[in-house]
Amino acid sequence: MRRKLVVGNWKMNGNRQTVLELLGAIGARTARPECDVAICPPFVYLDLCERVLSATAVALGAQDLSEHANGARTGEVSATMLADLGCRYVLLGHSERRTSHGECDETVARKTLRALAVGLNPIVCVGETWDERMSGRTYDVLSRQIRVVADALTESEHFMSFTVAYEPVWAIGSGVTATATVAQQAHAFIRQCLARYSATASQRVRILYGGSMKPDNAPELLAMPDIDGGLIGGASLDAQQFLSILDAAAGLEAVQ
Ligand SMILES: O=C(CO)COP(=O)(O)O
Repeated sequence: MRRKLVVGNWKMNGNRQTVLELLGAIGARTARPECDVAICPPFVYLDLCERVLSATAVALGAQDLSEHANGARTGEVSATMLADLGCRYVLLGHSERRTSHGECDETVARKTLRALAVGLNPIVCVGETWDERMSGRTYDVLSRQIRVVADALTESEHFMSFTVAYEPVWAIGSGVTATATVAQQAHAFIRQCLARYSATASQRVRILYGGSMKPDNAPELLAMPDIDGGLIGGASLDAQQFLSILDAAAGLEAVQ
């Protein structure tokens, strides 16, 4: 049985005050969560978040890392630095980075190895655009995105030690969510892709859904057999909404 994982991706939002307000509300309600919880604030607030969250069960994650180890890389943040700051997770290959920073599958694979080398749990984001879906290429895109990362790990001691987030690009920030059936089909397909490497390991890998997940659609999505949690953007900036999604993941009635 895979334990559910709910991750808030704050993207490039917030300031010191809103960060502290959000952490106060989330930390207070997640003393003994029934599922794993993490938040991924902007780099500059990681340290602030770590100070507050170290007393709670909420884990810390970053939104990206450098594919390089260290050195003359102005503006970049290394995997070692993230581990040093107390991060447990890191988002990799988010579609916003693939689109606006030209990240390809090979870059995502290299970053995944960097993360694993320092003990971070990479959350590798995959997903098709609307055009790709409409032209019947969804499964080609997903299998390629998964294959490049999984191939890079086959020879490594960290074989299949990652989390996948299925984030259909057309559902991100659009208010349009994949139906639970469409999302489940994609998740089951991703698990099949992983099973080509190891059927046993594929059953262990958590596959999160991301893309306009909100309190009203979370229960149905999270009830699907291959949806092991959520990667939440907009709704993670609202403590009530984020907590309601946590409640759905924990199988509890939403507490208002
Ligand atoms: O990109 C996402 C999480 O990484 C999803 O964002 P939204 O929940 O705002 O659609």
